[in-house]
Amino acid sequence: MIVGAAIIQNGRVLACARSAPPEVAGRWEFPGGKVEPGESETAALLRECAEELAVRVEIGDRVGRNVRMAHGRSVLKVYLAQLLYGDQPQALEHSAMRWLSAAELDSVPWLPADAPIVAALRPLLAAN
Ligand SMILES: Nc1nc2c([nH]c(=O)n2[C@H]2C[C@H](O)[C@@H](COP(=O)(O)OP(=O)(O)OP(=O)(O)O)O2)c(=O)[nH]1
Repeated sequence: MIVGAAIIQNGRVLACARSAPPEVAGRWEFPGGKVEPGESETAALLRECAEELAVRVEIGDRVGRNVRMAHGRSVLKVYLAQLLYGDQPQALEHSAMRWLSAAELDSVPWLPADAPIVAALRPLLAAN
C-alpha cells in the first residue's frame, strides 16, 4: 500500500517532483510513500510528511479511488491533508515543489497512476 497526501492550502494543492529513481525522476506526485508493516495509513502519512517536507499535517477524507499500480502489486490511496501550526513544507527529498490551483493541475507531468486522483481533486480545488 502506498499512501499520498493531497495537502491543500488557499485553494491550491502541493505537488512534488521526484528526484529518484531515474525512471520516475522529474515526475510529480503527492508526498507520501509505503505503509510499513503494522503501521496505519494515517501514521504512514504523518511520518512521510515529516520526513519529506518537515511538516505536521491533519489527515482528512480520501480523494479519488484506489489506484492499482502498473504491476498490480501495490495500491495508491490519497487523502486530503492540511498543514498544522503554520508549518511550511521544505523539499527535503523532492527536486521541486509547487502549489497548484485547479487550473494549474495539468501544468506538471504527474506520475501516471495519479491521473484519476488529480481528476477527482480538480472540482474540490475549484470549489475552494
Ligand atoms: N508518494 C507517492 N508515490 C507515488 C505516487 N504515485 C505513484 O505512482 N507513486 C509510486 C512511486 C513509487 O514507486 C511508490 C512510492 O514509493 P516510495 O519510494 O516513494 O516510497 P517510500 O517513501 O516508502 O520509499 P522507500 O522507503 O521504499 O525508499 O509509489 C504519489 O502520488 N505519491
